[in-house]
Amino acid sequence: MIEFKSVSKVYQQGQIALQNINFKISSGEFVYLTGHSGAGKTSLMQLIAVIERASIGQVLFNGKDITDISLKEIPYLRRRIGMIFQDHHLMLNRTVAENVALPLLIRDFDEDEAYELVKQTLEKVGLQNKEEFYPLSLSTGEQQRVGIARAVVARPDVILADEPTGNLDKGLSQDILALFELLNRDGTTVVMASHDTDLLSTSPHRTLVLNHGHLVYDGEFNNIQ
Ligand SMILES: Nc1ncnc2c1ncn2[C@@H]1O[C@H](COP(=O)(O)OP(=O)(O)OP(=O)(O)O)[C@@H](O)[C@H]1O
Repeated sequence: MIEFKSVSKVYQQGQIALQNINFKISSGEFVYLTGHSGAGKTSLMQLIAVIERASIGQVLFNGKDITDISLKEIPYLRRRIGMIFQDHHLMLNRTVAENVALPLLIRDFDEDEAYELVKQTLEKVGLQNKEEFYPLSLSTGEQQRVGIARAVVARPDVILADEPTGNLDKGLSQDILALFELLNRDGTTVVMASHDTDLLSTSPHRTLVLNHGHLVYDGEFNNIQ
């Protein structure tokens, strides 16, 4: 479902973020992306969501070459992707339910259908009783789960999670990881960038390791030297 063919990314100021990256992720996989700060993890994710474009090579999504897709096509691609970041950017003057409903309302979902999906998704992330709460009255872990609910409410094919547990303690990080695994069991492909190898070791999956923009490992987490 995601394929990089000899992809390099050089930013305008000359910083080389990715060099000759090749890999394939199949539908339904759970893949970790790890490596030191500045290794290129965020850049790689941004190429999948076409937040940035590859300088060389090709990026394929569901078999389609998205390297040079037009600006008009980008919203259709992003509908297939649920993006989760360390900072979830919730709208503080909107309730939990309103925050989660936002991607559906933008897409002109019928209000009843949207409400049903919001309800189901909040149940899945364990926030069924918090629909009418405002983000600031929730704990950090709960806020992150609202961000996850918002990213997955429209049933994306793939979750791109960039350091989703970056500011959470160990227990909460494990809860978030368990939640991704639950979504993955329902068929959603998950790509999760993290440098927290202690966390990843608790639940090993295929792992891509970046080092100064090079893909230096692609295999089982437990076999990383
Ligand atoms: N918008 C940008 N403009 C210029 N250079 C950038 C930009 N984004 C990233 N870089 C550079 O590209 C390289 C890879 O950065 P990237 O953010 O992808 O790494 P990362 O592995 O996600 O790091 P971290 O774990 O610290 O978030 C770094 O040298 C960074 O300075």
